[in-house]
Order: sequence, then structure tokens, then C-alpha cells
Amino acid sequence: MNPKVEAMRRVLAEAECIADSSQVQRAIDRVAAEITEVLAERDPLVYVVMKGAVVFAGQILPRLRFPLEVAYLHATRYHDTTAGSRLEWRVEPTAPIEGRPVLVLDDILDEGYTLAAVMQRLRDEGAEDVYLAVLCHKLHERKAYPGMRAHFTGLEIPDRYVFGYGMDYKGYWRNADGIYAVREP
Ligand SMILES: O=P(O)(O)OC[C@H]1O[C@H](OP(=O)(O)OP(=O)(O)O)[C@H](O)[C@@H]1O
Ligand code: HPA
Repeated sequence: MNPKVEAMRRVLAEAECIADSSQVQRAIDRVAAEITEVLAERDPLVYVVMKGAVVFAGQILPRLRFPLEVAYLHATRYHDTTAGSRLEWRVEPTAPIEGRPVLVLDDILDEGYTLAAVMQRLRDEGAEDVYLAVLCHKLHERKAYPGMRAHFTGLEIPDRYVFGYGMDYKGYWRNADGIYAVREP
């Protein structure tokens, strides 16, 4: 028996479900409708922030039934840990965005440093408007700037470390079919 695998099974078994898959699906339906209302006629470029956004993007894109293009970037500051540090750009944005509306998709707005930097970078590269959609908004007062919010938010979640639907715990459980809070020590 692989001890890492056993430990990860235990993490899921002991975690608290914050939102089950039907709650998440309803949230994604609502966010897709809100995005459609704003961007359906605007030919947006959708930027997927790897790796966390992979599940959210995979599920919301087919619900956006209008013309758009998709690109990806990878900016990370958690590095398989549960605390953020310096932002590292692993894949820089390269798609031409001058004068174009951009929609950024990510799994979670936690302290917000990652997405503040991503959005600033896209603005600096000349995007006309930069919209942000996140699956989860973590409720606390430690945001990169007071009152920071995405334009489109799926679920508000408590101030706990969560995993599932693209969010990882030490690199694992991005594939969990629900949003789970790690058991407090
Ligand atoms: O609001 P913040 O406190 O900045 O945290 C949010 C960011 O952290 C996670 O990425 P992570 O650094 O874990 O990289 P990954 O998506 O590659 O796992 C998540 O996908 C967000 O991009
Ligand atoms: O609570 C979290 N879970 C997973 N990834 C994260 N990145 C920032 N916060 C979190």
C-alpha cells in the first residue's frame, strides 16, 4: 500500500463537504448565464489560469454558447503547499489581446494576489476590459486590496483550506467531485 495514497484517501474521508457536486453545478449554470449576458456579443478571449481553473473551465466553457477563443497561462504561488508565497509565472500570456475584452477563469479568489497580478498583466498588454470569473470566493479580510471581488462568482466559501473542482491539497484531489474543507488539525 502506497502511504501517500492512503494519506490522501484519509484527507478526503475526513474532510468536510462545503458544496456537493449539484450545488457546484448550479453555481456554474448561474455564472455561465451571467457571463453570457455581459460578453455574448463581444468576441472575448478567455484566459484559463492553470492549473486550478482546469475543471471550472472544462465545465463552464460548454455552457458559454457564443463565439469566443481560449488561451491559458500558469501563475502559481502555493506550490503544493497550503500557504501562498511569491508569485511565479510558469507560462506567460502570449495571445494578442490589444483592444479585446478578456475573461479570466480561475478556481478561487483567496488572498487575491495571483489574480490581481494576472489582471494587471493583461491590462498592461492592452486588453480592452478584463473580467474575472471564479468558482469560489473565500470570505476573509486579507485580500490584496479591501473589497476585492471577481465580476462573476460561483460560491462564497468559509475561510478554510479547500480542495476539489480543480483546487488541490498538496497537489492531490483536484479531481474531487465537490468542494471540501481540509479537517482542522
Ligand atoms: O488568491 P490567492 O491567495 O493568490 O490564491 C489563489 C490562487 O492560488 C491557486 O493557484 P496555485 O498557486 O495553487 O497554483 P496552481 O493553480 O497551479 O495549483 C489558485 O488556482 C489561484 O490561482
Ligand atoms: O483554499 C485553497 N485551496 C486550494 N488552492 C488554493 N489557493 C488559494 N487558496 C486555496
